Amino acid sequence: MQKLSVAVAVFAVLAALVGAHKGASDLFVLAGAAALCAYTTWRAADISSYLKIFATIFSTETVVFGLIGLAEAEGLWPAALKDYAPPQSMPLTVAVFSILVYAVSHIRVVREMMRITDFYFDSKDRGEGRVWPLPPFAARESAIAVAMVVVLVLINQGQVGITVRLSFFNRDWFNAIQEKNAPEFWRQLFFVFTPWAFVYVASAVIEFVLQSLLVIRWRRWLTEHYIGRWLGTHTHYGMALAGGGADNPDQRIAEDVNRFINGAEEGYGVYSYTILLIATLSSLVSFSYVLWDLSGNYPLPGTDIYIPGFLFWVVLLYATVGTAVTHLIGRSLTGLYFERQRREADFRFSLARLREYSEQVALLAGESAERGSLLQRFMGIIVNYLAIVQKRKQLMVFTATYGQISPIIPYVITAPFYFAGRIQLGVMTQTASAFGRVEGALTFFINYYTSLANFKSVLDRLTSFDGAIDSARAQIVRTRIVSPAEGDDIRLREVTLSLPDGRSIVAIDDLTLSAGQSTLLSGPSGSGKSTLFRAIAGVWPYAVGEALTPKGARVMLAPQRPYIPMGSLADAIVYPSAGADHSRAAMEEALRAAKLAPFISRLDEDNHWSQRLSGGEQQRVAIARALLAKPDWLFLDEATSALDEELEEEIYSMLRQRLLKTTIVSIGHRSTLHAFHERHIVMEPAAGGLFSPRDKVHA
Ligand SMILES: Nc1ncnc2c1ncn2[C@@H]1O[C@H](COP(=O)(O)OP(=O)(O)OP(=O)(O)O)[C@@H](O)[C@H]1O
Repeated sequence: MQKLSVAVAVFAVLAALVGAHKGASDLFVLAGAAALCAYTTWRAADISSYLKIFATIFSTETVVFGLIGLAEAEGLWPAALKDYAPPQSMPLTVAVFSILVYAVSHIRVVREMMRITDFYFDSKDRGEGRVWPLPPFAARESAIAVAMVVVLVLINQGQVGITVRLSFFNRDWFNAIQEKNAPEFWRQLFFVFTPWAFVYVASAVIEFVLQSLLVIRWRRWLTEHYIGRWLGTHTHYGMALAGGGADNPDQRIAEDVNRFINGAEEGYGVYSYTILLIATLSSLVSFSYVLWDLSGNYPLPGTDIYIPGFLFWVVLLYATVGTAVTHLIGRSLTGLYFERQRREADFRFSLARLREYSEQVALLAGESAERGSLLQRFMGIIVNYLAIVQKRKQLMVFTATYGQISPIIPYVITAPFYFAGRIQLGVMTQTASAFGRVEGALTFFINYYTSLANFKSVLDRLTSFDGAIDSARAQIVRTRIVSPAEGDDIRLREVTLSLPDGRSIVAIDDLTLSAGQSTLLSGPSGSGKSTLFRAIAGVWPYAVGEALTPKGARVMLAPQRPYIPMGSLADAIVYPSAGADHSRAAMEEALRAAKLAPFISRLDEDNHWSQRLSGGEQQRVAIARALLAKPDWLFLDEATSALDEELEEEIYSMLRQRLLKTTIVSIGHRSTLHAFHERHIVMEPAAGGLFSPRDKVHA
């Protein structure tokens, strides 16, 4: 950015020199704008990476178009290329854009937006790209993304140029028609219109493809980013425990990420808004010039005083008032849209949950209760919908009225001058059209208010999701009690376990679980046995103290209701490792040992196994998983509670025979389990309503 800034500064000096040489005041204006642009370009080294792309493009264009302009002013531009010189206003326009990019980077909502945008544009990951017909290449993903954005912006600007060129074609073509000049008519059609129209169509197709590829690359990256952050260090579990912070993470990852980048059916995303804003700004700047010039025709009513840019100030005031009123009426829309997303996601989730628990609901004949609660949730959607309709109705009354009045206003302002014979009809219509274009650009917020409110709610949802991830991670890191230590035993010292609401439930002074000594933990329901297991596994974030676990030891925890992932039975028994990590024979042997031999032939069957298998079968799938994983420590949290005593006995004997190097620690209530453990610990009430583990000696 620094080098570019120096180039812009040098150009500013050149423009001032040429301005002095030619006595051209507009070149002084350009020199001033370029000097400011040089300053903001220098400072832009610290702004968001995404905005930096635009600041770089516009500052570079300031120099390039500016030099062409200076060459023209000095008569150095070849006459043959006259038609191809950019409009005189171009360098100033792009300099203003570059300054504006720097200015908007300081607006709070833009900064929030850029924080999420820059996750991608700052990424250091490698990606693969391909530019036809060249072979694929590897580069930094962010570099590929930047290149795509640059090409897209240039294509976009090129299209504006073609539109302008075609408007000249239009003029010449109609002149040829009026003059009945047939050769010129055909020449214009075949040699001007046809090639430009072809280039336009080709560029539109390239733009569409490139834009779609950019959006899907960006979405893939951002989705991976959020999934990674959400799953990392058990954050998803910490967030679920903490509650409140961010509802429906699934929806934020699946929908909000997409909406943020590319909008949805009814709106725009960060990319489309950028392009839309550039187009709007182009029109604003170019027509502001026209309007400023036209203002020379309009003295203050009743006087001969001319205010420079009078019409421009009128339209600015008019648009500002309109925008302020729109915001005043519609500002609660953002909150309503935020709420809508939450309610829709809640409703969808309750339907998905019903599908998951359909057997339990059917057995309890809970359908009418479910219907009631589903409809109640849906009522929430309707209430929110009606509130949005109500707000949009009020907004519409204003924006539609504003839209109706706007085209009339410039005529009302210019009419007195026309009737007094001070201006001609042509000037009046030209003023009206320039006024309309500037006003249209300035009222960007009015025109897109609803869609912007929707976008802001998506931004808020992603920002709060990010915040919830950060605070859950901080909590996990702050309260991490487990640390690897030398030795083979697990040792807990001065550990207190609490609930998310801050209530303490378990206090442990000193507890050592010796390697090789199978241990049974029992005690009253709710005394914190499972919570103790969770703390040892390192996932319970509400703990203080110290838990030393043997360095490099593999710890596996089997809960009462095991997790069965979607997919095949093989996927379920090797989870969380990949199928390729275990041989087919080992899988079959594990099923046989877990008394699941009849399922060997169905290992590859994709099914809803969590709904197809009985509770006891699911617990045995977890046992088969442990057999394959061969952990150093196996914590069984009532992991055989659904088996009859005889089968439980067989499973425990088998585990002890096959997992010779594994230390088993179980939670269980059945007295028959004593026989399979060498040590028995009981959770007993202690001071302050807490529970503490004590050794129990059997006679
Ligand atoms: N996520 C949670 N949020 C709030 N309270 C919780 C949470 N998880 C557990 N608790 C509470 O912590 C206490 C201990 O729960 P825990 O599951 O550890 O008990 P337990 O001894 O294993 O019980 P059981 O023998 O019935 O399985 C209970 O009162 C429970 O309600």
